[in-house]
Amino acid sequence: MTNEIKLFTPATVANVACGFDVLGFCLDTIGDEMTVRKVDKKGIFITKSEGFNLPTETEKNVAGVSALAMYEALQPDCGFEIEIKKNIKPGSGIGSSSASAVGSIFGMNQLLGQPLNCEELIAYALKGEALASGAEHADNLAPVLYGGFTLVKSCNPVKILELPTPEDLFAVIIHPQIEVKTSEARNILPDKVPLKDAITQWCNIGSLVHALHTADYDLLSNSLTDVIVEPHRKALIPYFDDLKANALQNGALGCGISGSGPSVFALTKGKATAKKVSEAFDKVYSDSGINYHIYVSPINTQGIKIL
Ligand SMILES: Nc1ncnc2c1ncn2[C@@H]1O[C@H](COP(=O)(O)OP(=O)(O)O)[C@@H](O)[C@H]1O
Ligand SMILES: N[C@@H](CCOP(=O)(O)O)C(=O)O
Repeated sequence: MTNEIKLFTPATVANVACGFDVLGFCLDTIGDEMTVRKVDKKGIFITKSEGFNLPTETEKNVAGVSALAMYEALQPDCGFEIEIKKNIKPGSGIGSSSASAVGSIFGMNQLLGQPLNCEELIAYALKGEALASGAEHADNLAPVLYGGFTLVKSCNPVKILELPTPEDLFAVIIHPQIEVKTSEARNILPDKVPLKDAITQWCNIGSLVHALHTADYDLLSNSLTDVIVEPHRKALIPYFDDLKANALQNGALGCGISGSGPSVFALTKGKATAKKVSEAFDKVYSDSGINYHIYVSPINTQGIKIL
């Protein structure tokens, strides 16, 4: 059996407008690379972290925290080294933390002969995600592992539903190079929600799930609205209203905050419209002095990949 595994750990879009903490989908064109290695010395060791200045102490890196939770539960007679090559900027809103939280334990599970199923793995990944965001939510973890669209039915016990991905769907992401910590973006949210907003939101999430099952792009477009979280968080994102208006004017099915921001996502039917929307995003930021990246990506239906 091999002692080393190399992985592509993809970025994700959590929440998908109306599905705060429950919905997410997986991106294809951006992600980190990780190597997980079985070693004789017992313990979890982060031996390399490239790309961004992240801690290599096991307890301070989400990859280490999720790995440690799994390691302590399984107590294998070996240790693991973890190398992380980060392409997803921390605090991006496209699942920088979740890519690492899932990557380490997916790799360990493979090297141990796959003793755990996906939902069991998510239970350990939640421990890593909690280090970054201060809360256990799996909406950005599940798409890394399963690919496509996922719905988190519950975190305790972990229950994940895989949703279908309509064939022509593309995502466009604009990522202003500022950091919004998920923990901070959660702290600004209210504890209570007006009933009329709750009704709108659960109508939207129900119809969005139906739209994915029936590949109904009009219904999908009609459901991609967030009346609960976006009004509070959009202030963290420069020119959010302009980005959204431009995306919708140029044919996007919907547009909203990706994860906890600052990235903004749009979904489109087809690649040509995705290109138009990426140009529309570009127009908003091009003279603003803000550094940014734009990604056009098909929905990644496979999720994490062994390289
Ligand atoms: N392996 C890691 N990958 C990304 N962020 C990490 C990692 N380990 C610790 N962190 C910390 O987690 C925070 C980033 O997570 P978060 O705010 O959720 O960003 P994102 O929305 O991009 O996932 C930062 O404070 C970062 O230092
Ligand atoms: N539901 C969470 C999702 C955070 O996703 P991330 O990609 O920003 O880590 C939230 O919105 O707080």
